[in-house]
Amino acid sequence: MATETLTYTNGTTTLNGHAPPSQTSLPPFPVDIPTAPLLRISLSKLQANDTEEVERFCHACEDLGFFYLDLRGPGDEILDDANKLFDVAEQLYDLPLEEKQKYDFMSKKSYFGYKGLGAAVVDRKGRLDRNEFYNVSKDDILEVSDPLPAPTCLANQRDLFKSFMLSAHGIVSMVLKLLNEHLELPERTLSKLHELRRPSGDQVRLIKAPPQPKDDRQTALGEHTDFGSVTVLFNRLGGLQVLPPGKDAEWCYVKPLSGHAIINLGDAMVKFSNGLLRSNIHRVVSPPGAQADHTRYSLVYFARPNNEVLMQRLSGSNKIPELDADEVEEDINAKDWIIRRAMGHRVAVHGKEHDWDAFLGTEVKSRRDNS
Ligand SMILES: O=C(O)CCC(=O)C(=O)O
Ligand SMILES: [Fe+2]
Repeated sequence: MATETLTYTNGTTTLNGHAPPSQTSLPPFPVDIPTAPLLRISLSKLQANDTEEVERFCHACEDLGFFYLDLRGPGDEILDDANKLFDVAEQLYDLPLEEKQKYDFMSKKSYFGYKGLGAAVVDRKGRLDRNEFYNVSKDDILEVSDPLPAPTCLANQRDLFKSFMLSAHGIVSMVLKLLNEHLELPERTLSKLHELRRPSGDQVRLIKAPPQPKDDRQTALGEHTDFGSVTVLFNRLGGLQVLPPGKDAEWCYVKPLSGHAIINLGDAMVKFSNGLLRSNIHRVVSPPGAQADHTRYSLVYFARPNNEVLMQRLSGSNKIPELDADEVEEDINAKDWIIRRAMGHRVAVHGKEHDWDAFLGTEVKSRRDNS
Protein backbone atom coordinates (compact mmCIF):
# COMPACT_ATOMS: atom_id res chain seq x y z
CA MET A 1 0.00 0.00 0.00
CA ALA A 2 1.27 3.48 -0.82
CA THR A 3 2.49 5.75 1.93
CA GLU A 4 0.59 8.91 2.76
CA THR A 5 2.45 11.97 1.64
CA LEU A 6 -0.08 14.74 2.13
CA THR A 7 0.64 17.44 4.64
CA TYR A 8 -1.96 20.12 5.18
CA THR A 9 -0.59 21.16 8.53
CA ASN A 10 0.26 24.80 7.95
CA GLY A 11 -3.26 26.18 8.41
CA THR A 12 -2.39 28.96 5.97
CA THR A 13 -4.94 31.50 4.98
CA THR A 14 -5.23 31.75 1.24
CA LEU A 15 -5.02 34.57 -1.22
CA ASN A 16 -8.30 35.05 -3.09
CA GLY A 17 -9.38 31.53 -2.30
CA HIS A 18 -6.54 29.81 -4.08
CA ALA A 19 -5.38 26.45 -2.82
CA PRO A 20 -2.82 26.41 -0.02
CA PRO A 21 0.75 25.48 -0.96
CA SER A 22 0.30 21.94 0.36
CA GLN A 23 -2.25 21.15 -2.34
CA THR A 24 0.39 21.63 -4.99
CA SER A 25 2.01 18.42 -3.74
CA LEU A 26 -0.94 16.37 -4.98
CA PRO A 27 -0.76 14.90 -8.47
CA PRO A 28 -3.12 16.69 -10.86
CA PHE A 29 -6.37 15.14 -12.05
CA PRO A 30 -5.45 13.17 -15.21
CA VAL A 31 -6.08 14.99 -18.50
CA ASP A 32 -7.19 11.91 -20.44
CA ILE A 33 -10.22 10.97 -18.35
CA PRO A 34 -13.75 11.96 -19.36
CA THR A 35 -15.45 14.11 -16.74
CA ALA A 36 -19.01 15.04 -15.90
CA PRO A 37 -20.26 18.20 -17.65
CA LEU A 38 -20.99 20.26 -14.55
CA LEU A 39 -21.69 23.93 -15.28
CA ARG A 40 -19.46 26.48 -13.59
CA ILE A 41 -21.70 29.03 -11.92
CA SER A 42 -20.38 32.23 -10.39
CA LEU A 43 -21.42 33.11 -6.83
CA SER A 44 -20.83 36.80 -7.43
CA LYS A 45 -23.05 36.77 -10.53
CA LEU A 46 -25.82 34.90 -8.67
CA GLN A 47 -25.59 37.39 -5.84
CA ALA A 48 -25.98 40.19 -8.40
CA ASN A 49 -29.04 38.37 -9.82
CA ASP A 50 -27.40 38.18 -13.28
CA THR A 51 -30.24 36.90 -15.51
CA GLU A 52 -28.14 34.60 -17.67
CA GLU A 53 -26.32 33.13 -14.67
CA VAL A 54 -29.59 32.48 -12.83
CA GLU A 55 -30.90 30.69 -15.94
CA ARG A 56 -27.79 28.48 -16.09
CA PHE A 57 -28.21 27.77 -12.37
CA CYS A 58 -31.88 26.75 -12.84
CA HIS A 59 -30.94 24.54 -15.77
CA ALA A 60 -28.25 22.81 -13.67
CA CYS A 61 -30.75 22.19 -10.85
CA GLU A 62 -33.25 20.55 -13.21
CA ASP A 63 -30.79 18.67 -15.37
CA LEU A 64 -27.72 17.26 -13.62
CA GLY A 65 -28.60 18.40 -10.11
CA PHE A 66 -24.88 19.16 -9.67
CA PHE A 67 -22.83 22.25 -10.49
CA TYR A 68 -19.59 24.00 -9.57
CA LEU A 69 -19.95 27.22 -7.63
CA ASP A 70 -17.06 29.62 -8.17
CA LEU A 71 -16.52 31.08 -4.72
CA ARG A 72 -13.54 33.28 -5.45
CA GLY A 73 -14.17 36.80 -4.25
CA PRO A 74 -17.42 36.74 -2.22
CA GLY A 75 -16.69 33.23 -0.93
CA ASP A 76 -13.08 33.73 0.15
CA GLU A 77 -14.00 33.28 3.80
CA ILE A 78 -15.59 29.85 3.32
CA LEU A 79 -12.67 28.78 1.10
CA ASP A 80 -10.34 29.78 3.89
CA ASP A 81 -12.40 27.93 6.52
CA ALA A 82 -12.55 24.87 4.26
CA ASN A 83 -8.76 24.79 4.03
CA LYS A 84 -8.49 24.95 7.81
CA LEU A 85 -11.05 22.16 8.20
CA PHE A 86 -9.02 19.91 5.89
CA ASP A 87 -6.19 20.32 8.45
CA VAL A 88 -8.59 19.51 11.29
CA ALA A 89 -9.70 16.38 9.42
CA GLU A 90 -6.09 15.16 9.28
CA GLN A 91 -5.65 15.70 13.01
CA LEU A 92 -8.91 13.89 13.69
CA TYR A 93 -8.07 10.82 11.62
CA ASP A 94 -4.57 10.62 13.08
CA LEU A 95 -6.14 9.83 16.47
CA PRO A 96 -5.98 6.18 17.60
CA LEU A 97 -8.97 4.12 16.46
CA GLU A 98 -10.11 3.46 20.07
CA GLU A 99 -10.29 7.20 20.64
CA LYS A 100 -12.37 7.81 17.49
CA GLN A 101 -14.69 4.93 18.37
CA LYS A 102 -15.68 6.69 21.60
CA TYR A 103 -17.62 9.10 19.39
CA ASP A 104 -19.56 6.49 17.41
CA PHE A 105 -23.14 7.16 18.57
CA MET A 106 -24.83 4.55 16.38
CA SER A 107 -26.04 2.57 19.43
CA LYS A 108 -28.00 5.70 20.40
CA LYS A 109 -29.56 5.73 16.91
CA SER A 110 -27.65 8.93 16.10
CA TYR A 111 -25.81 9.40 12.82
CA PHE A 112 -23.73 12.22 14.31
CA GLY A 113 -20.14 11.49 15.33
CA TYR A 114 -17.76 8.84 13.99
CA LYS A 115 -18.35 6.08 11.45
CA GLY A 116 -15.48 3.59 11.15
CA LEU A 117 -14.05 2.03 8.01
CA GLY A 118 -16.34 -0.69 6.65
CA ALA A 119 -19.30 0.09 8.91
CA ALA A 120 -21.74 0.31 5.98
CA VAL A 121 -22.41 -1.72 2.85
CA VAL A 122 -21.95 -0.06 -0.54
CA ASP A 123 -24.03 -2.33 -2.77
CA ARG A 124 -26.62 -5.08 -3.00
CA LYS A 125 -23.84 -7.69 -2.74
CA GLY A 126 -23.02 -6.55 0.78
CA ARG A 127 -19.52 -5.23 0.01
CA LEU A 128 -18.20 -2.90 2.73
CA ASP A 129 -17.32 0.78 2.42
CA ARG A 130 -13.75 2.03 2.39
CA ASN A 131 -13.90 5.30 4.22
CA GLU A 132 -14.19 6.80 7.68
CA PHE A 133 -16.29 9.83 8.32
CA TYR A 134 -17.33 12.11 11.17
CA ASN A 135 -20.58 14.10 11.21
CA VAL A 136 -20.66 17.34 13.22
CA SER A 137 -24.17 18.58 13.98
CA LYS A 138 -25.17 22.17 13.17
CA ASP A 139 -27.57 22.15 16.13
CA ASP A 140 -24.69 21.22 18.46
CA ILE A 141 -22.35 23.92 17.13
CA LEU A 142 -25.03 26.66 17.10
CA GLU A 143 -26.30 25.57 20.54
CA VAL A 144 -29.75 24.65 19.24
CA SER A 145 -29.26 21.29 21.02
CA ASP A 146 -27.05 20.03 23.84
CA PRO A 147 -23.43 19.46 22.81
CA LEU A 148 -22.33 15.93 21.94
CA PRO A 149 -19.07 14.60 23.35
CA ALA A 150 -16.24 15.29 20.88
CA PRO A 151 -12.47 14.73 20.70
CA THR A 152 -10.37 17.72 21.75
CA CYS A 153 -9.19 18.47 18.20
CA LEU A 154 -12.84 19.08 17.23
CA ALA A 155 -14.01 20.62 20.53
CA ASN A 156 -11.23 23.21 20.18
CA GLN A 157 -12.50 24.23 16.76
CA ARG A 158 -16.11 25.11 17.50
CA ASP A 159 -15.60 28.68 16.28
CA LEU A 160 -14.19 27.42 12.98
CA PHE A 161 -17.08 24.96 12.52
CA LYS A 162 -19.53 27.75 13.34
CA SER A 163 -17.99 30.13 10.83
CA PHE A 164 -17.98 27.43 8.12
CA MET A 165 -21.56 26.40 8.88
CA LEU A 166 -22.83 29.99 8.76
CA SER A 167 -21.15 30.58 5.39
CA ALA A 168 -22.36 27.26 3.95
CA HIS A 169 -25.89 27.90 5.19
CA GLY A 170 -25.66 31.35 3.58
CA ILE A 171 -24.89 29.72 0.22
CA VAL A 172 -27.76 27.28 0.74
CA SER A 173 -30.14 30.14 1.57
CA MET A 174 -29.24 31.85 -1.70
CA VAL A 175 -29.81 28.61 -3.63
CA LEU A 176 -33.19 28.17 -1.93
CA LYS A 177 -34.22 31.76 -2.63
CA LEU A 178 -33.42 31.39 -6.33
CA LEU A 179 -35.23 28.05 -6.53
CA ASN A 180 -38.22 29.52 -4.67
CA GLU A 181 -38.47 32.13 -7.45
CA HIS A 182 -37.87 29.56 -10.17
CA LEU A 183 -40.62 27.30 -8.81
CA GLU A 184 -42.91 30.32 -8.34
CA LEU A 185 -43.62 29.38 -4.75
CA PRO A 186 -45.06 31.93 -2.31
CA GLU A 187 -42.26 34.12 -1.02
CA ARG A 188 -39.85 32.51 1.50
CA THR A 189 -41.58 29.11 1.32
CA LEU A 190 -38.29 27.23 1.07
CA SER A 191 -36.37 29.41 3.47
CA LYS A 192 -39.04 28.92 6.15
CA LEU A 193 -38.51 25.15 5.87
CA HIS A 194 -34.76 25.60 6.52
CA GLU A 195 -34.45 27.94 9.46
CA LEU A 196 -30.93 27.94 10.79
CA ARG A 197 -31.90 28.29 14.46
CA ARG A 198 -34.54 25.55 14.39
CA PRO A 199 -33.64 21.85 14.81
CA SER A 200 -32.57 20.04 11.65
CA GLY A 201 -30.21 17.31 10.50
CA ASP A 202 -27.74 19.82 9.00
CA GLN A 203 -24.18 18.67 9.49
CA VAL A 204 -20.58 19.04 8.43
CA ARG A 205 -18.98 15.76 7.35
CA LEU A 206 -15.23 15.19 7.34
CA ILE A 207 -14.30 12.15 5.23
CA LYS A 208 -11.10 10.15 4.89
CA ALA A 209 -10.60 7.45 2.27
CA PRO A 210 -7.14 5.86 2.42
CA PRO A 211 -5.37 4.75 -0.79
CA GLN A 212 -6.51 1.30 -1.86
CA PRO A 213 -4.19 -1.55 -2.96
CA LYS A 214 -3.55 -1.47 -6.74
CA ASP A 215 -5.06 -4.91 -7.25
CA ASP A 216 -8.14 -4.32 -5.14
CA ARG A 217 -9.75 -0.96 -5.81
CA GLN A 218 -13.42 -0.84 -4.99
CA THR A 219 -16.17 1.62 -4.25
CA ALA A 220 -15.29 3.67 -1.17
CA LEU A 221 -18.77 5.20 -0.66
CA GLY A 222 -21.77 3.49 -2.22
CA GLU A 223 -24.08 5.05 -4.79
CA HIS A 224 -26.77 7.27 -3.33
CA THR A 225 -28.69 10.48 -3.66
CA ASP A 226 -28.11 12.92 -0.81
CA PHE A 227 -30.83 12.73 1.80
CA GLY A 228 -31.54 16.40 2.45
CA SER A 229 -31.92 19.64 0.48
CA VAL A 230 -28.64 21.15 -0.70
CA THR A 231 -25.06 19.85 -0.35
CA VAL A 232 -21.92 22.02 -0.41
CA LEU A 233 -18.88 19.85 -1.10
CA PHE A 234 -15.13 20.54 -1.15
CA ASN A 235 -12.87 18.05 -2.95
CA ARG A 236 -9.14 18.13 -3.62
CA LEU A 237 -8.69 14.74 -5.24
CA GLY A 238 -10.90 13.04 -7.82
CA GLY A 239 -12.91 9.97 -6.90
CA LEU A 240 -16.42 11.44 -6.83
CA GLN A 241 -18.48 10.09 -9.74
CA VAL A 242 -21.98 10.97 -10.91
CA LEU A 243 -24.39 8.92 -12.98
CA PRO A 244 -25.96 11.26 -15.55
CA PRO A 245 -29.67 10.83 -16.37
CA GLY A 246 -30.86 8.39 -19.03
CA LYS A 247 -30.90 4.69 -19.72
CA ASP A 248 -27.41 4.19 -21.12
CA ALA A 249 -25.60 6.67 -18.87
CA GLU A 250 -22.16 5.77 -17.52
CA TRP A 251 -20.42 6.85 -14.34
CA CYS A 252 -18.25 9.97 -14.85
CA TYR A 253 -15.67 11.52 -12.56
CA VAL A 254 -16.21 15.01 -11.23
CA LYS A 255 -12.92 16.89 -11.50
CA PRO A 256 -12.20 19.01 -8.40
CA LEU A 257 -11.61 22.71 -9.15
CA SER A 258 -9.77 24.88 -6.66
CA GLY A 259 -11.67 27.97 -5.56
CA HIS A 260 -14.97 26.18 -6.25
CA ALA A 261 -17.43 24.13 -4.25
CA ILE A 262 -19.47 21.35 -5.81
CA ILE A 263 -23.16 21.94 -5.11
CA ASN A 264 -25.82 19.28 -5.47
CA LEU A 265 -29.48 18.87 -4.61
CA GLY A 266 -30.85 16.11 -2.41
CA ASP A 267 -34.03 14.08 -1.94
CA ALA A 268 -35.98 16.90 -0.26
CA MET A 269 -35.79 19.14 -3.33
CA VAL A 270 -37.05 16.29 -5.51
CA LYS A 271 -39.94 15.64 -3.14
CA PHE A 272 -40.82 19.33 -2.75
CA SER A 273 -40.81 19.89 -6.53
CA ASN A 274 -42.33 16.48 -7.42
CA GLY A 275 -39.33 15.65 -9.60
CA LEU A 276 -38.92 18.97 -11.41
CA LEU A 277 -35.59 19.44 -9.64
CA ARG A 278 -33.07 16.62 -9.80
CA SER A 279 -30.97 14.88 -7.17
CA ASN A 280 -28.20 13.00 -8.93
CA ILE A 281 -26.95 9.56 -7.95
CA HIS A 282 -23.27 9.69 -7.04
CA ARG A 283 -20.61 7.56 -5.38
CA VAL A 284 -16.92 7.70 -4.45
CA VAL A 285 -14.31 5.36 -5.95
CA SER A 286 -10.49 5.42 -5.92
CA PRO A 287 -9.11 8.70 -7.26
CA PRO A 288 -8.02 8.38 -10.92
CA GLY A 289 -4.45 7.88 -12.14
CA ALA A 290 -1.57 8.80 -9.85
CA GLN A 291 -4.04 10.38 -7.42
CA ALA A 292 -5.06 6.87 -6.32
CA ASP A 293 -1.89 6.60 -4.22
CA HIS A 294 -2.95 9.48 -1.99
CA THR A 295 -5.29 9.72 0.95
CA ARG A 296 -8.52 11.40 -0.09
CA TYR A 297 -10.05 13.83 2.39
CA SER A 298 -13.27 15.60 1.64
CA LEU A 299 -15.43 18.13 3.42
CA VAL A 300 -19.19 18.46 3.12
CA TYR A 301 -22.01 20.63 4.46
CA PHE A 302 -25.39 18.92 4.22
CA ALA A 303 -28.37 21.28 4.53
CA ARG A 304 -31.61 19.51 5.38
CA PRO A 305 -35.17 20.65 6.06
CA ASN A 306 -36.16 21.40 9.66
CA ASN A 307 -36.98 18.16 11.48
CA GLU A 308 -40.77 18.33 11.33
CA VAL A 309 -41.00 19.26 7.61
CA LEU A 310 -42.85 16.67 5.53
CA MET A 311 -40.96 15.13 2.60
CA GLN A 312 -43.80 15.83 0.18
CA ARG A 313 -44.78 17.97 -2.80
CA LEU A 314 -45.22 21.63 -1.86
CA SER A 315 -48.47 23.38 -2.64
CA GLY A 316 -48.78 26.98 -3.82
CA SER A 317 -46.98 26.73 -7.18
CA ASN A 318 -48.39 26.26 -10.66
CA LYS A 319 -45.01 25.16 -11.91
CA ILE A 320 -44.60 22.10 -9.70
CA PRO A 321 -46.14 19.09 -11.47
CA GLU A 322 -49.26 17.59 -9.94
CA LEU A 323 -49.04 14.14 -8.34
CA ASP A 324 -50.30 11.25 -10.45
CA ALA A 325 -54.04 10.70 -10.03
CA ASP A 326 -53.60 7.58 -7.87
CA GLU A 327 -50.42 8.70 -6.09
CA VAL A 328 -50.37 8.90 -2.30
CA GLU A 329 -47.21 10.30 -0.77
CA GLU A 330 -45.60 8.71 2.25
CA ASP A 331 -46.25 10.59 5.49
CA ILE A 332 -42.69 11.03 6.73
CA ASN A 333 -40.88 14.04 8.12
CA ALA A 334 -37.31 15.11 7.37
CA LYS A 335 -35.95 13.84 10.68
CA ASP A 336 -37.23 10.28 10.17
CA TRP A 337 -36.28 10.32 6.48
CA ILE A 338 -32.67 11.22 7.28
CA ILE A 339 -32.41 8.60 10.03
CA ARG A 340 -33.82 5.90 7.74
CA ARG A 341 -31.40 6.84 4.96
CA ALA A 342 -28.35 7.37 7.19
CA MET A 343 -28.74 4.11 9.14
CA GLY A 344 -30.12 2.04 6.25
CA HIS A 345 -26.89 0.47 5.09
CA ARG A 346 -25.11 0.22 8.46
CA VAL A 347 -24.02 -3.37 9.03
CA ALA A 348 -24.50 -3.18 12.81
CA VAL A 349 -28.14 -2.12 12.38
CA HIS A 350 -29.42 -4.09 9.39
CA GLY A 351 -26.70 -6.66 8.64
CA LYS A 352 -24.77 -7.05 5.38
CA GLU A 353 -27.51 -8.55 3.27
CA HIS A 354 -30.51 -6.39 3.93
CA ASP A 355 -33.27 -5.20 1.62
CA TRP A 356 -31.38 -2.49 -0.32
CA ASP A 357 -34.55 -1.04 -1.82
CA ALA A 358 -36.12 -0.40 1.59
CA PHE A 359 -33.64 2.43 2.20
CA LEU A 360 -33.67 4.17 -1.16
CA GLY A 361 -34.45 7.88 -1.46
CA THR A 362 -35.16 9.43 -4.84
CA GLU A 363 -32.75 7.23 -6.83
CA VAL A 364 -35.36 5.75 -9.14
CA LYS A 365 -36.69 9.18 -10.13
CA SER A 366 -33.11 10.39 -10.56
CA ARG A 367 -32.50 7.91 -13.39
CA ARG A 368 -35.12 9.58 -15.63
CA ASP A 369 -35.29 6.30 -17.45
CA ASN A 370 -38.77 6.06 -18.92
CA SER A 371 -38.06 2.94 -20.96
O1 LIG B 1 -16.48 12.72 -0.81
C1 LIG B 1 -17.17 13.12 -1.74
O2 LIG B 1 -16.69 13.68 -2.73
C2 LIG B 1 -18.66 12.90 -1.74
C3 LIG B 1 -19.21 12.42 -0.43
C4 LIG B 1 -20.68 12.15 -0.48
O3 LIG B 1 -21.28 11.99 -1.53
C5 LIG B 1 -21.45 12.08 0.77
O4 LIG B 1 -20.83 12.06 1.85
O5 LIG B 1 -22.70 12.04 0.68
FE1 LIG C 1 -23.40 12.29 -1.25
